[in-house]
Amino acid sequence: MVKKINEIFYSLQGEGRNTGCAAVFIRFAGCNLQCPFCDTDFTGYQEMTDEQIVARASEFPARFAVLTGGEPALHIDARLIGLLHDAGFRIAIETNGTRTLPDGIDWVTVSPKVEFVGEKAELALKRCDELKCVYNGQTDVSDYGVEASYYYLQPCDVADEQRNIEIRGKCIEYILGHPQWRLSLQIHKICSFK
Ligand SMILES: C[S@@+](CC[C@H](N)C(=O)[O-])C[C@H]1O[C@@H](n2cnc3c(N)ncnc32)[C@H](O)[C@@H]1O
Ligand SMILES: Nc1nc2[nH]cc(C(=O)O)c2c(=O)[nH]1
Ligand code: SF4
Ligand SMILES: [Mg+2]
Repeated sequence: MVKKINEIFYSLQGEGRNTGCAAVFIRFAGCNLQCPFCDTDFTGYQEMTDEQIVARASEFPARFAVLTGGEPALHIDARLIGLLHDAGFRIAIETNGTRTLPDGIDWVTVSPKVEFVGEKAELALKRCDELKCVYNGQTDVSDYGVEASYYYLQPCDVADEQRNIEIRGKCIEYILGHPQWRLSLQIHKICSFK
């Protein structure tokens, strides 16, 4: 089945536990949510077959793929996961957690959006490798009862440097008081790479 691909690019994972790992990012178009702070334009797309996606991803040196979007869970299926594995990829996904996933994904990052957009963001996933919550200065943070190996807070980028510094500071304070959480900075923004 053809898939709507916004972009495929090669960079370092800038967020979460795999920060710093070279990765091929496969960004799917479209999302079921409209988060007010979303930092991504995922609207444009070209249609690609699974084989075309894997061939393009394989042009880069790393065999680590990050499925993202938009919301990749709206698009992916067992066939694409199988073909990426056959080509030697370890597969990670960035998802808002509202949809179930095909089996076999090697690293699942869930970033819940319930407190930002309400019940349409209710979680279908209750277990993952890392839970990565966007932190906007809120006084309390929920883990939504999700079981994860790692719990990250990622300061919300509000595209205003002064406000971003304030939010980052509050996030650090929060983690100092709630040490089950770790800090995820978006290093691609700090270091100005994609
Ligand atoms: C663009 S989303 C795409 C994947 C999926 N739709 C999701 O929300 O997890 C990728 C990651 O960026 C995070 N994100 C989006 N906008 C952000 C912002 N303004 N500041 C910090 N993180 C942000 C999301 O929470 C998610 O962890
Ligand atoms: N370098 C880099 N790392 C990322 N990790 C997750 C991203 C995303 O947009 O999902 C992202 C991104 O856009 N760039
Ligand atoms: S769920 Fe993800 S891609 Fe969709 S609007 Fe929210 S942050 Fe953006
Ligand atoms: Mg991004």
